[in-house]
Amino acid sequence: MDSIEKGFADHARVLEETKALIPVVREMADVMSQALHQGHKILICGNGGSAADAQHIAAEFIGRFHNERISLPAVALTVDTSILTSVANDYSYDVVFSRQVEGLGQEGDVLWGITTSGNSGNVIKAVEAAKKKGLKTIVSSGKDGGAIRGMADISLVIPSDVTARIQEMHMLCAHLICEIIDEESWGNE
Ligand SMILES: O=C(CO)[C@@H](O)[C@H](O)[C@H](O)[C@H](O)COP(=O)(O)O
Ligand SMILES: [Zn+2]
Repeated sequence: MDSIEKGFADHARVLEETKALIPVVREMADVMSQALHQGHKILICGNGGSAADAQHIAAEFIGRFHNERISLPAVALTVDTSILTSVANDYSYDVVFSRQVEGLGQEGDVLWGITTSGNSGNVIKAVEAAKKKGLKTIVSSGKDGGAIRGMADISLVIPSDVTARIQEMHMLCAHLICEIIDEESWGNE
């Protein structure tokens, strides 16, 4: 088997095993849907590929996923280079997301942290800051769940040790969550 065939095979195996987490994906969608219907927003963060995922997901909510509906409030905490560089420079890279949670987060909002290892300090601190401010917390992770395991209200721990395979499942689940929320009635709320 070459590396491409192995990649397909591994992806299929992880996909099959991730099906056991469908109830967790549903719970994530329910929590975010409820928060959005109550006028709250979603803050999303992660590093590297997961930063791209955070931006991708925020775009699905603010723009559109498939259906025509109102814009839903979601912010990727990974996009403002002035905030990221000043906070990292003046404080530490570990607080680039938590500082934004402190400034932007309000009780009832949802913080969605994405970290394949569960060990990224800035995502861990974002969850801690969110809990302190009364936000609901959701974490998408993998491997053994890492240091963030058990911290969030809901955790989606993908059963794989391979960062890329975990990220692929994260985005599949994120798209399905966007689809569930997209299909709800949003009227002119
Ligand atoms: O996209 C990839 C690997 O597929 C990388 O950019 C990866 O996201 C980075 O190494 C991240 O820093 C990993 O952080 P985390 O998922 O462990 O929180
Ligand atoms: Zn990647």
